[in-house]
Amino acid sequence: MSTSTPLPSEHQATLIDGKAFAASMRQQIREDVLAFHEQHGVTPGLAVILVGNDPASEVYVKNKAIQTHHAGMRSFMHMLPETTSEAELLTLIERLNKDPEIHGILVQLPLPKGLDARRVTNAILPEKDVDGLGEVNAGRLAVDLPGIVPCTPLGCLFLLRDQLGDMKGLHAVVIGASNLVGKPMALLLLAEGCTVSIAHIHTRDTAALAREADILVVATGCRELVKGSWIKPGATVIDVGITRTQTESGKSRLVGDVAFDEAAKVAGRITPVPGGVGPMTIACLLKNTLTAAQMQIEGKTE
Ligand SMILES: NC(=O)C1=CN([C@@H]2O[C@H](COP(=O)(O)OP(=O)(O)OC[C@H]3O[C@@H](n4cnc5c(N)ncnc54)[C@H](OP(=O)(O)O)[C@@H]3O)[C@@H](O)[C@H]2O)C=CC1
Ligand SMILES: Nc1nc(=O)c2c([nH]1)NC[C@@H]1CN(c3ccc(C(=O)N[C@@H](CCC(=O)O)C(=O)O)cc3)C=[N+]21
Ligand SMILES: [Mg+2]
Repeated sequence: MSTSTPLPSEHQATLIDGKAFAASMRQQIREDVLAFHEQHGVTPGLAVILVGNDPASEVYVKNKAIQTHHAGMRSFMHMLPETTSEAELLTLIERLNKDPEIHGILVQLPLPKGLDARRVTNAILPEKDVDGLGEVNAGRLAVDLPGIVPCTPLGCLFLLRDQLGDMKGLHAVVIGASNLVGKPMALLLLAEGCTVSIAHIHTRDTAALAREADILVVATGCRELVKGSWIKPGATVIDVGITRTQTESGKSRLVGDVAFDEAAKVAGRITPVPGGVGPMTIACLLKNTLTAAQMQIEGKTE
């Protein structure tokens, strides 16, 4: 797997094709949704709430709706104005919690100023919390109980299992410690048997720590933070970061948290941006929605 011998200058890392992996996941989910419908007469339903009109979020939320339909599920979009009060948002969540046609609820983050993301996320019933961000699901992950796992780290885990199989004893370094990505990612890798380090804004020498990683997951939102020189030869690199930038010709382009071209000369395997983790996040959201519906209808797992 990872070696410390220098690589030949023409070395090029294997591309981890998240887009293709996600497409095959969605196909399987579609089949499972149809089987579930046949058995119970129920179509899984996902409610997505977007507060305010951030154009990037709007595109992303619409993408989710389209893919939800393709997977044979129902999607309910709630686009609320920037001026929505916390009380109004909580009232909507209460209504969706009680609605038997809704099996999953997601509130797009970040929320506009004045809305407390923690209070809002916790208002979602744990069995409908398909983002896995509420205290019940987050706590379950921390103590190794079954629950709903956040979509992005779950997607990264599926890619890593597919690429590496058994990860026991590998050193995994996660850069970024958010509740959405970094922290749950570190817990999942720990559960796989990795030795896990977490770097964040106060870490003294993140580059030196990264160079020790057999598995490097980067989720900071700092574009091209990780240089080729930060990567151990042969390591597996998962780039979660997404920054939207303009090219000189004025076109919009996505850039990751890893300087891709130089990293690909050193890493053994690497995810691209776009086409890596992003599509996996949506596929895992669909998977979590189906699982939530199965748990609510079949009453299994607890
Ligand atoms: N592909 C996908 O599906 C998804 C992509 N994303 C993307 O991933 C990135 C991270 O998202 P998210 O976790 O929500 O972001 P947050 O801003 O919530 O968290 C970023 C984390 O990285 C840390 N950090 C920031 N800069 C540095 C640095 N220079 N060195 C080390 N650590 C640093 C922060 O530390 P501190 O808090 O101490 O400042 C924090 O722990 C973003 O680009 C986002 O767009 C997010 C979700 C899904
Ligand atoms: N409650 C909540 N849950 C989230 O999971 C959540 C969130 N809020 N807020 C924002 C971040 C970001 N995020 C992305 C998911 C998919 C792509 C995605 O599909 N990316 C494609 C490209 C998309 C494009 O071209 O714009 C790719 O990387 O190939 C991107 C970003 C989920 N997030
Ligand atoms: Mg998520």
